[in-house]
Amino acid sequence: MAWRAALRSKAVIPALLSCSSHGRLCASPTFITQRNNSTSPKIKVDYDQTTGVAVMHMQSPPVNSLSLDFLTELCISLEKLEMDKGCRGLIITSNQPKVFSAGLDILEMYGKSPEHCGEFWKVVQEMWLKLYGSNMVTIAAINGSSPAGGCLLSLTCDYRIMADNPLYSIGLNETQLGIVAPFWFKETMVNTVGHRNTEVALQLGLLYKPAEALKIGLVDQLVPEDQVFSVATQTMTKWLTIPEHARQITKSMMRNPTIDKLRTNREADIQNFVSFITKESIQKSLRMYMEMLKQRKA
Ligand SMILES: CCCCCCCCCC/C=C\CC(=O)SCCNC(=O)CCNC(=O)[C@H](O)C(C)(C)COP(=O)(O)OP(=O)(O)OC[C@H]1O[C@@H](n2cnc3c(N)ncnc32)[C@H](O)[C@@H]1OP(=O)(O)O
Repeated sequence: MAWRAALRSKAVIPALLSCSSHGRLCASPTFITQRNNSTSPKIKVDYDQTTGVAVMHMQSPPVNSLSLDFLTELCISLEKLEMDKGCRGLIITSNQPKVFSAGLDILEMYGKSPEHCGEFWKVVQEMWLKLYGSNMVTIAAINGSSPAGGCLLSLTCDYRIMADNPLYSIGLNETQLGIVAPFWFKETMVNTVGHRNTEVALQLGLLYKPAEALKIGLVDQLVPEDQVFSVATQTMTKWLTIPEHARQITKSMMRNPTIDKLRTNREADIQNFVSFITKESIQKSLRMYMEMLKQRKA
């Protein structure tokens, strides 16, 4: 699609393209199935103009992994909603059974060129900047598991409602994959659950069951699975009664220090990511993790 190509071409970092230390290609995956790039929308947006509330349904089978295409679509949808002054609230939820989002698509980081990894990371940053800094009230209706980037996605929202199902888990489990949550993932978590909880959670790569997640404040409310969406809608109605301008300024005051840090360090953050993720040892960890996922299934 033309808009997708346009957004992607904007996302390429010229500095990265010319960086010779990143000039190597990662080893090609031999055992990992590359999924076909489906052209069907990965996100469905329902916008009710009478309430001013939009609902974003993530619908990228099997597990709503955050691929380059997915994130590009997400950013475009967000941009459109943000520009519509009538749109005051956004609920994010999943149309996939049992999974909110499996986090970043590992296949975008495994066996890919440094240029691709840079392009991918730029759109991950973009998603975070847009959502964490959104003027809208944002609510995550977490109706399934939400590891790593999926947890980050929900942490960018103003309020998290999770299905009370012990089969589900949520957390920043990056260290379990042999990778490191970057500073802005870490700070988003600190801003939500505090320094000590974050330190333990991140070092151990903890995935929390809903009850534990509620205890440390990683989610705000647990509800029966079939009520996640209705409670999110009721909560949105309450949040929208607060005077808009005052709420927005307060949100910016709380979040801008972290947002500004990434905004002023975007290039360096991309370079860090690319040089880290393309290391042979890190590629090996990602491969082993994907193998483990497949074995668990078998
Ligand atoms: C010095 C500092 C420098 C800073 C450098 C920065 C470093 C990078 C930071 C990166 C930050 C974030 C990373 C991530 O988000 S990585 C993703 C982590 N995600 C996970 O660990 C979740 C893995 N998935 C699961 O646990 C399960 O799939 C699930 C979500 C609980 C669902 O379980 P299920 O039983 O319903 O489904 P399952 O059979 O496991 O999966 C179905 C198929 O989907 C594939 N798959 C699952 N998750 C991913 C994924 N994240 N990316 C790509 N593919 C995924 C899985 O392999 C199955 O595939 P197939 O059907 O067998 O082909």
